[in-house]
Amino acid sequence: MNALKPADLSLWKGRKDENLGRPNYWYEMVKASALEKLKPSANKQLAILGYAVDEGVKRNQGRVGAIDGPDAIRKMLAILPNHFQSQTEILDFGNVICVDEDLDATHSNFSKTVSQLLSQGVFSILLGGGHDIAYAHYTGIRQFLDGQEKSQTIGIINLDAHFDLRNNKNGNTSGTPFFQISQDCKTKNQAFEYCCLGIQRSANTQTLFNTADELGVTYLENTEYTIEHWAEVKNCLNSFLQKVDKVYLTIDLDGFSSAYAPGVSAPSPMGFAPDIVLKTLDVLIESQKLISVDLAELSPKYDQDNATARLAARLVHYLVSR
Ligand SMILES: N=CN[C@@H](CCC(=O)O)C(=O)O
Ligand SMILES: [Mn+2]
Ligand SMILES: [Mn+2]
Repeated sequence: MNALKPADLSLWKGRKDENLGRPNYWYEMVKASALEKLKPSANKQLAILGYAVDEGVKRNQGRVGAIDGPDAIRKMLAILPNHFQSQTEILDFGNVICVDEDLDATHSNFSKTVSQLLSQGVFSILLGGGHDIAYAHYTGIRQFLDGQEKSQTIGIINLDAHFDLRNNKNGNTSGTPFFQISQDCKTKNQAFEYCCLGIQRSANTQTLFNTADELGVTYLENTEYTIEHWAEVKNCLNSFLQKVDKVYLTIDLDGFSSAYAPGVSAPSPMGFAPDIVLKTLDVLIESQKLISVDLAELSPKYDQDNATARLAARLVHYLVSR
């Protein structure tokens, strides 16, 4: 079976407004694409690639459902208004899927696609899927950067309730991606630069806090990652950004309070609010270091009125329309 499911354009639909010579909504701008079809264009190109996989969540003893995350986000992206400043093509590359429960092969496949998309110069928004997407995504960025002349460091910014630094001695799961990255960095003698915002003491064991300290992880707990503490958050972000050449942003939707994001594998009653995330995005956009972005852990069967999928889509809109 092919591990890439081509784009399903039936997901991209919305209301029909008066034609004013410019697309009103995202669904009117979407084209199904594939790496071999990608051509340089005078227009801005935005790539959407799904990671329709919850094998990592299953292995992490979580509640499954994130396999349906990418398509649920697409449906909410479809109805966004077009506020792009210049002519933009939205290219849907379909979903990477997990065949025969082989998560490692899925990750390799996904990394290769990410690296190829970056080589083509398109900005990618990757939609999960379990948070093991982060290992595959980071590895793809690394592969791309390793092919460049100048060596470049990647800073990972993870907005999450969890460190996801579980030891992978019993296999790779949605709870191990950043531990895996740390080990790869060690092997390759590269810096492991990981900043995790929104960590919840009630959702991470002492062992995870110890691992974070041993690995030199920068983190702010949910009690500090609030708009009231913006000065400290901004300082934390700026010091981290200074150390790195490129930033990979990963948003685990379970970092948000379940009031905003009920539809996730592991909900967080005491998570953060959208206001602090938007301020964070402003700093990342201004840094001009952002190389690639993903959103993870949407589990549509637990969502309410598409609130979580809609939140994910609006975060994407905020990021790319400016
Ligand atoms: N990617 C999620 N990781 C969390 C899940 C916690 C949970 O299922 O409650 C973790 O392993 O800590
Ligand atoms: Mn999480
Ligand atoms: Mn996570």
